[in-house]
Amino acid sequence: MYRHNKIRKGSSSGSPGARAGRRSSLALTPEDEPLVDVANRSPPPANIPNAMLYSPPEPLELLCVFPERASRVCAAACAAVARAGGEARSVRSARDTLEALRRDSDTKQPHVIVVDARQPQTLDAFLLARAVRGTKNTQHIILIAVVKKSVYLKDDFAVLPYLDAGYNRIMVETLSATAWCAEVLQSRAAASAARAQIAAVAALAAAADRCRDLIAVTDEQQKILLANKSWSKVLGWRVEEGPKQLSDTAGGEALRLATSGARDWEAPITLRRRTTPDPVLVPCRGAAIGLTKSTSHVVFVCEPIHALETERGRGSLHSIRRGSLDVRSVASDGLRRTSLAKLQGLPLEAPITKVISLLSTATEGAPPSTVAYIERAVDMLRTSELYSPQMRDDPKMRVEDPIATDLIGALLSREQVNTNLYFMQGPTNTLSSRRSSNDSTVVRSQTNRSNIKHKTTGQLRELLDTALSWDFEIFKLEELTRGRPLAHLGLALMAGRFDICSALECDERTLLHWLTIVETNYHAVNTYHNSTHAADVLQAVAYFLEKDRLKTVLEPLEAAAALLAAAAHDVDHPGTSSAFLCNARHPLAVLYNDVSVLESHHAALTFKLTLNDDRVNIFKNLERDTYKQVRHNVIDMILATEMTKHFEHLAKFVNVFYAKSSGSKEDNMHTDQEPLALDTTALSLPENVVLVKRMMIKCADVSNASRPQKFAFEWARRIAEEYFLQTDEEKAKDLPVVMPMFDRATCSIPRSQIGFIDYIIMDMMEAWAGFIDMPELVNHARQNHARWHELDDAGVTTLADVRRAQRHLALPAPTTTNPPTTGTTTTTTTEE
Ligand SMILES: Nc1ncnc2c1ncn2[C@@H]1O[C@@H]2COP(=O)(O)O[C@H]2[C@H]1O
Repeated sequence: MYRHNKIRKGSSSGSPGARAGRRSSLALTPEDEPLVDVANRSPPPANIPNAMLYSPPEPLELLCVFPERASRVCAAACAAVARAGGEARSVRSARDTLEALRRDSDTKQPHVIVVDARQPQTLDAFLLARAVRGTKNTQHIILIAVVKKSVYLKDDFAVLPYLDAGYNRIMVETLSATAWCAEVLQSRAAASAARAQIAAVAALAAAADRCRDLIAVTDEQQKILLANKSWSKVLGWRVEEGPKQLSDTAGGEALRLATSGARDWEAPITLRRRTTPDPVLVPCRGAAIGLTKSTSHVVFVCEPIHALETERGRGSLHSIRRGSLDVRSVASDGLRRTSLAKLQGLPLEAPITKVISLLSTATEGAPPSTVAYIERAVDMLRTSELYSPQMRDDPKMRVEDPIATDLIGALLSREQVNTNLYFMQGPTNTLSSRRSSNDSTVVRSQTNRSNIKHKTTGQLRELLDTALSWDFEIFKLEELTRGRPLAHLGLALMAGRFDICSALECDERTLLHWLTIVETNYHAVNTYHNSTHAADVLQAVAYFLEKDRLKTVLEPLEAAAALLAAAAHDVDHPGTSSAFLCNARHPLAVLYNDVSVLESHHAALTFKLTLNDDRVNIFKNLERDTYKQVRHNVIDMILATEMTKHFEHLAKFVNVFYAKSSGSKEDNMHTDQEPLALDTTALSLPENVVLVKRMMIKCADVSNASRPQKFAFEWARRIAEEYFLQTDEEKAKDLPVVMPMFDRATCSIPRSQIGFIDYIIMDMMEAWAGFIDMPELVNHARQNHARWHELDDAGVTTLADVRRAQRHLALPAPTTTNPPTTGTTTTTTTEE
């Protein structure tokens, strides 16, 4: 019966007579039932138990800030603290005070800071108070300003500027230990109470963050002061955007009631999400909170949207409500009574299921030809491999060139060539037969030494000054650093330009150790996947991070994670592909079940190397949650470099950030179909920022094809050489040949590059270039494409031909062998 379908029946708390039973203006049920339940109650519904606001007394910690070395007032204050069983420290400047707060941030934070405000010429007490209040976690510290009696008695309002600056109390200078003892004890009590209250609020905010309900707390003017994670995630509200009016994202009866003077209500609320134009109507419970008669905070608790949406289409608020209740029951007893029948009955629905159901509805009454199309589309949507690439049916789009087919197939396919099973012979504890002496995964001893110094010659310094240009001379860096470019470039960019040491709270020495150990674990014998490639990808990521779009979207820690991921993304790469390792039944392929073998190894080894040794551990000072977040970011970005997922990442990025438009092609991504217009509104959702980070490292990883020609050519030569070596090895070991066309005797390098640019580079760089506003990415790719075509027409095929062609470019003669690899770094010196 609809009669019983109010969002909430009589509230369990509060006297029945207090209910206002307001009629809703919403008419969502046939009988136009009132959907609103209001209670005008006092006191407010939330009571915080006293135990939560209580914190046991701790020994008093006092910090005195007195510029004068032997201040008698300071001595009196310290003596009083000693008598009260506490501990006092003194510093002489504002700088030392802030340093002490930063250093002691968690452990020995003072309860009370006493500041000598009598000598403005030596200590600006107002500035210091503001700086203390601007420091994290200092709200509970009691600040006392010591003033001269004459200042105190100047006028009735003499204390106001001190209070405005952040002081809690003003004290007239005194040498009386008794007066000081009373003052510090009172202050400690106030500080403990404040600390307990702030901790209680933090605990409640953490609890709210773990709720599936969407929770927002506003002030009386409905400015959002706090929103839990579900709210932010679903509605696209980011704390960093600053306070927002609730009415920007919500409307409906709940908002009206919030301003009507009701203390407690239940009513529908309309929520607008950034990603979808349609508002969604959900049940909401609200309460006005205030310790006195006036309201200080208003709380809105809305039921989770995802469970409601599916029912919404059926048009009744009743069904919305039922859906959400089901989710609760699933959460509470679903695990106890799991059965197939129950699973099928779950009211959970993925977006794809909704899409299929919408399409199926669209077939009703549609002409047979449309029905046939829709059914084909639905069949495709039903597979779980939505983003697995398939060569297009369109003959125009078919990859005609066998070399390109080989390359693209090998890069994108998740299948290994498995026709000719190979049994590993001999010991299997190394990554590849082409390993150098320095490529074991063990932490090198030279990095365990202390006092590592970083030497840069004048030439090297000059080169590193250009580290943020797109035509950065990466091969020159390789030469000047004798094959150790990563540590030098890493330090210059990570510490010098991006100051990631601040974000990670580590020192430069640890960062240098980290870079060194990561670089040592790249294989210098690889022609392509060595530390020069890592440095190149790092340089590209750094370049991208300087773009305005990314500066505004990414937090410093995210930028730091991106730089670290770039530096480590191919660590310990064996110079052969994952498919090779699978075919060879390599231990890593066994370990990772043939799935994302190399990328999983790069990510896992990055953390193994980092955590193994405190001197390398750039994360050691991070809080547990921050570390988890950085770790997650680094792993996600490294895994995103896997080429078998290329189209998945690209398609998601384009779907989210490019909307079909009928407008002009200008400023759009250029395709030969309908223009796609950049739409960055989706950036407000954290899950979409993840797509940006993945795309950033992916583009950096293959950016060599979008670099100026002389660099692109050298990289093409290097990757071809590595492919050829893999083919040689496969043949020598009677393994299946993953890319048979990549045979040094027959392969056309220009054609492989044309295929690579056509099928991998162009679409991706267009999407990324539009997003970060960097047209040169596309321009260089086009110019390189044209040049490879010219060379192909001129009959250039082999490495030797390419080398000859390269001589016309201003590039240092290509290295035929690799830089020396000794296992020790030549660009760092170690001192015992
Ligand atoms: N210029 C290029 N030509 C052909 N393949 C490339 C080129 N640059 C990168 N790749 C491939 O793209 C892959 C990206 O991921 P990996 O670094 O694991 O391995 C890379 C190479 O296999």
